[in-house]
Amino acid sequence: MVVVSGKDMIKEVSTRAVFDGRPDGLFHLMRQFGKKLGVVFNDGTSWLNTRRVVLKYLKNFGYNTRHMENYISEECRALVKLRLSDAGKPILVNNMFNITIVNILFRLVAGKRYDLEDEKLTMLCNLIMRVFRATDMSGGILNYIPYIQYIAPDLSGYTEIKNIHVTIHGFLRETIQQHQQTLDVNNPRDVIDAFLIEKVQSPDVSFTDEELQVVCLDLLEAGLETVANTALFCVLHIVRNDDVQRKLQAEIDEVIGPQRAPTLSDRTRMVYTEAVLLESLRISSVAPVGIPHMALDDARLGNYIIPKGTYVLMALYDLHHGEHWKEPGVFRPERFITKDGNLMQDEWLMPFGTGKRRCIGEGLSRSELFLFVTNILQKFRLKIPDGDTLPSAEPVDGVTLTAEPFHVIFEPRT
Ligand code: HEM
Repeated sequence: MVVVSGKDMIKEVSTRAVFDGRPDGLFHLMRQFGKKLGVVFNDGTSWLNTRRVVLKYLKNFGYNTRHMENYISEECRALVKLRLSDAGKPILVNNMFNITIVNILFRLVAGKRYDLEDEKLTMLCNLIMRVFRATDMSGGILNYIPYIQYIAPDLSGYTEIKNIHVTIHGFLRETIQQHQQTLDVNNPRDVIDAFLIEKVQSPDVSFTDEELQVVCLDLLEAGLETVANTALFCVLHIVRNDDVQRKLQAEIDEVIGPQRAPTLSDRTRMVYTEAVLLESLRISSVAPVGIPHMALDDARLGNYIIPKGTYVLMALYDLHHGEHWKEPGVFRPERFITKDGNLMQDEWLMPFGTGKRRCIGEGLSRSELFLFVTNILQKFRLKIPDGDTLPSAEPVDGVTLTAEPFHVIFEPRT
């Protein structure tokens, strides 16, 4: 395994086809029937084809369009309503965005939404959160000593990760079967229907049931933890920095006002809010080493020969906390604002990766984060309960980074 650091090397690895592979270790493939399937842990022509088709179907059902904005706004209204119902009480915020995020994705993928306190979905989200804590992106001991699954299945985490994926796949299989039973080939309702119709109409080029299940799993796993943890860190830095909260609310009051629902078109006039989101993406770097790439052949990189089959991790957390940034540990949105008050993009910021394997969820994530923050801060002042210490900004390790548990009081703004 090689860890690549620095803007130039990370860009080079991300843009050379020879590094477009994905690892094939036990940890990475046990979630997908031991095979390279889907988008995230797949490569070659099968990956290219599946990625293209998934993006096409997502777009057909409203991805990155006004429909998607409507789904996010609807979920924000539900979230604000829930927080109004428990206003003034300390809320454990660590899982607060989970069902909201799944609902937005599942409107496109499976055409349905769940109540924000739905027990089955809460359990499912908790399982996904647990699997992301069980190891890290390298795949840990399960990848390097795979036969440990027979010697110490419990101690190595194998049993837990396997059982969790059995449950998640059971849920996805059930969702796909419900679609099969009600399928109308002339009226596709969502991404799952589109895949099933392709299967009926062109069986020779179609995707298998396992492939469809892994595509759903990819979207669920890649799209849930990352956004939920970035939103969580956003809340964390807002409650740790009262001046940030005051400036955000001043901008919301000026551009949106107290009543009108925030929209994505407000973004161009809300430079400070956009800067807070960029700073949250930088400082939290929830995908600290991206998703591992793999060398598909022997390749020269700088002064080194990287042998075929080597896993290549990108030191994104390091990139976002390195010398380029002044006082990298300080949450300072102003670093993304020019002297003239415009938003400044910085090429050292790459939370979604770059190149052909770049994240497909960047547009969705940025829209979600903007609407989460503006909807919540329009209606509430966020406070740490009396007697609680400030939550720590130190991340908790795993496949993604998260925060230690902490409580927040949502105080309605008058
Ligand atoms: C703040 C939120 C997010 C962050 C920070 C993030 C970050 C990343 C990163 C670093 C990669 C790896 C890029 C590489 O391999 O070079 C990635 C890939 C991916 N992301 Fe995201 N992501 C986020 C949200 C989402 C969402 C909402 C979705 C679902 C729609 C999603 C779906 C994917 C998929 C499918 C891939 C694999 C792409 C491929 O291998 O071709 N991500 N993401």
